[in-house]
Amino acid sequence: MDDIYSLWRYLQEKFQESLSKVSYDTWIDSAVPVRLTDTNIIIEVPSSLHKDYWQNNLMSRIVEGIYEFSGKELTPIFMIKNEEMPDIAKPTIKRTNNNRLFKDAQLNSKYTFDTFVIGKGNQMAHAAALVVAEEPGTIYNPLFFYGGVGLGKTHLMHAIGHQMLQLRPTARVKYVSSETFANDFINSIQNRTQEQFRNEYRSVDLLMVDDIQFFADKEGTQEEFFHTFNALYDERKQIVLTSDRLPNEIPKLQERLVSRFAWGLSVDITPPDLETRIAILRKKANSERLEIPDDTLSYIAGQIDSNIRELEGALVRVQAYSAIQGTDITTSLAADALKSIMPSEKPKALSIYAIQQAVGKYYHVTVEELKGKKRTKGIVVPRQIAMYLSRVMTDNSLPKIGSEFGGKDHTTVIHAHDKIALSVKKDPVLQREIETIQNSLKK
Ligand SMILES: Nc1ncnc2c1ncn2[C@@H]1O[C@H](COP(=O)(O)OP(=O)(O)OP(=O)(O)O)[C@@H](O)[C@H]1O
Repeated sequence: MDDIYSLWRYLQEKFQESLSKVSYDTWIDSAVPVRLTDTNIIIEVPSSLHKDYWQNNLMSRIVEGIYEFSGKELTPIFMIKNEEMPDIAKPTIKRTNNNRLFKDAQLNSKYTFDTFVIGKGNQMAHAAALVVAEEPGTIYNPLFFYGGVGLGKTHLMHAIGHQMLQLRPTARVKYVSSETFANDFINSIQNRTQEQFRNEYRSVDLLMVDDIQFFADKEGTQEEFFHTFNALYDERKQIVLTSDRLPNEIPKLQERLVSRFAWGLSVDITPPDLETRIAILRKKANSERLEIPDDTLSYIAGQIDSNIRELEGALVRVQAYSAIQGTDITTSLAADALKSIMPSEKPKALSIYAIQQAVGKYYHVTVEELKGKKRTKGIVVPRQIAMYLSRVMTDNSLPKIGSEFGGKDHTTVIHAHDKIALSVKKDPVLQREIETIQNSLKK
C-alpha cells in the first residue's frame, strides 16, 4: 500500500466532496491517521464523541474509500487522543466471512425514541414510527419518511428497531442503507450466494432501508428490491424506507416501486424551528453532561437552522474549543468557536419571512394572510408569488417552504411556482412587479 499520507489525502478529498464544510471541519479535519498495518488503519480523534460519530456515520465511507484507493479492505480503529494505543491484533470490528464488512449493521444505541426530540417538523413522523414499532405490518406498510439531510430519518428508523426489539426480543430486525442492499445483492451474484441473500432479506420481521434515492439508476437492484418488498409485504412484515424526496420524485425509480411505496404512509420531516433546535441541543448537552447556559444554547441554535447533524457538530466544536481553552462554555466562547465555520463576511441568506414581508408590503396583504388559507384572488396571487420567490431566491426545500406558509403541502408550492413561472413569461406587468419585489429584497 502507498504511504498513509497519500491515502489520507485521498480520503480527505473524498470527504470534502461529500460533507458540508461544518461537518468536514468538525470530524475529518480533527482526525489524524496514525498507523497503517496489513489489516487496520489507526486513526486518532479528539474525543469519545468524535469516535462515536466516526463509527456510526463515517465507517462505511472510509472503508469504501480505502478500498477504492488501495484495493484493500482495512478495518479502521479509532483511538482517542492521549489514550493508549489499542491492540491492533484484535480489531474491534468483526469481519464477516465473505468480504462483506458491516453487513448486518447494528442499530445505533443512541438513536432511540427517548433521545428523539419531538417538534412541529417531525411530530407526524414520530407518531407514525411509534405505531409501526408497536403494531408492525398492520397499519402503515410501508412507512416512508422523506425530507432533507440530517433531519432525523435514520434516527427514527433505528428507534423503530429498538422499540420493536424491546417489545418482541425475538423479532428479526434488519437495517441497511440502500447502498448496502445494492452491494449485498451484487456480491451475492458474484459469489453465487443469491439463495443466502434472499433468505437473509426475506426472513425478517422488520426491514428498514435508508436513503432509497440511491436506487435511482440501479435497475437490477430495483428489480431485486421489488421481489424482496413483495415477499415481505405478502407475509405482512413491516417495511420502513427513507429518502430525501417523495418516491415519484426519485429519478428512474420504477413505476411499480413508486406505486407500492404509496400503499402505506409517506410522512415528511421538515427542518426544526428554533425551540426544537434548542431542545435538541439541551438534550444532547445533558446526555454529554455539559454545562451550557441557556442563552448559549439559543445562540448556537440560532446559528444553524436547517440540519440537525450540523447543529450537533457545532456543539461538539464548541465543546472541543472550551476543552482546548480550558474555560467554561459561554456565548462569547461559542461565537469564537463557530466563527471560522460561519464567516461573518458571508452574506446572510435571504429568509422566506423577508420574502413574505416584501410581497405583503407590495400587494398590501399581511404575512398572516399569505400564510393563511383564504382563497380570494387578492391573496392567492401574492401568496403564489411569495412561494415562487422563496423557491427561486432561497435554497429552502419544497417541504420547508410549504411549512413556512402555514403548513402547506409541498405540492402546493410546486403548483404555485409553476403557475407564476408561466405567467411571468406571458405577462409583462407581472414580470415588472416581481422584478421590483426582487430588487427591494436585494438592497
Ligand atoms: N428530533 C431529534 N432529536 C434528537 N436528535 C435528532 C433529532 N433529529 C435528528 N437528530 C440527530 O441528528 C443527527 C442526524 O440525524 P439522522 O442521521 O437521523 O438524519 P437523516 O435525516 O437520516 O439524514 P440523511 O438524509 O443524511 O441520512 C443524528 O445524530 C440524530 O440523532
